[in-house]
Amino acid sequence: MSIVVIGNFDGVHQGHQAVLAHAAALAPELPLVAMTFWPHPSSVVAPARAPRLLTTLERRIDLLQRSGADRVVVIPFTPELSQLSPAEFVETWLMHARPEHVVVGENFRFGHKAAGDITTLTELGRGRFQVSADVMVHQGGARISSTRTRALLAEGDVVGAAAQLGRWFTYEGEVVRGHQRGRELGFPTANLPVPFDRAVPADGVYAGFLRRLEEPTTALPAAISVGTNPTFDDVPVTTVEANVLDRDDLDLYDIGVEVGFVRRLRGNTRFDGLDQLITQIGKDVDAARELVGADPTAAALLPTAHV
Ligand SMILES: Cc1cc2nc3c(=O)[nH]c(=O)nc-3n(C[C@H](O)[C@H](O)[C@H](O)COP(=O)(O)O)c2cc1C
Ligand SMILES: Nc1ncnc2c1ncn2[C@@H]1O[C@H](COP(=O)(O)OP(=O)(O)O)[C@@H](O)[C@H]1O
Repeated sequence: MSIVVIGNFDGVHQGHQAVLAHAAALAPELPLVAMTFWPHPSSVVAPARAPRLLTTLERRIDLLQRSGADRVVVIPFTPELSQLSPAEFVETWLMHARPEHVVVGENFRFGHKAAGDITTLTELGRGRFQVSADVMVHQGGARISSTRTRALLAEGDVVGAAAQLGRWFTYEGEVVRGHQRGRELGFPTANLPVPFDRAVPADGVYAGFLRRLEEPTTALPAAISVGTNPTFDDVPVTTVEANVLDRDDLDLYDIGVEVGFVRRLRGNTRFDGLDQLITQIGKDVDAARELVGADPTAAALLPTAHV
């Protein structure tokens, strides 16, 4: 038998973490199974409304495990899966985990055309498993949600996003080669292109950190630019570029890294000349050093969540 939680869990924010904690506490002796959908259901049933995701699937699995899941089941969200009725979904997927108890968020919907809700799930479980709906975790009157976290990021409010997530928002990927201009400007930057389906903070300049995925305990302080480098007539692809402060000895090409966003410094602007850009980046680097130079992931910088 097991305890099962089901959801998209994009971002594994504090609301999701509360659902997992509640589920784990119901029967600490039973394994906790987290079932999650990939890709995001909207990208299959309503691609135009598909959200930009807060993490990769790998990171989601990792965060679910850190939040208490003993096993993560990734349900491939295919057009066929979207056709399953609530009852078929329960028989095809849920019963495999041999649930004794299923915990979902209070707004949980499932099955073809989102026909199933908590009442449906409770009826389908009668005599087999119990169902609990967790109330939404709130913060300062607003619900903690993946949608709200994405909206805060879109405003550049990385502190607000961190308060939702309970950790810094980070963007991860593999460092690619850019135009090799950064080193000429005196500020080499590790470049991460951003595909259309991934969330990043609004275009602008941020103080934060860079971590190699291979070496997760070392966070190097960084000044970060998000945008399309408006000073140059590049093909406008949004890129996250991180200059690790006061280092010129790094080789990060083709390496998996995550870039964390701690404070927004300013918007991204088009400068008329390179000198102006260089002067401004110098000021950004000074501001970043002041904010995150000593310890970029210091607990004192992380907003305390009032949940
Ligand atoms: C802290 C920081 C702030 C930046 N601000 C701007 C900016 O306001 N406008 C802009 O066009 N580019 C800005 N950039 C991006 C530079 O244009 C970019 O890093 C440079 O062109 C190097 O590109 P490359 O990595 O492709 O060689 C900034 C970069 C950093 C590290
Ligand atoms: N302090 C640093 N911060 C970021 N990258 C650095 C740093 N020092 C050296 N590098 C290396 O230099 C590369 C960036 O140099 P840059 O001239 O901006 O080239 P590119 O245009 O290819 O990004 C990074 O990908 C990394 O391998």
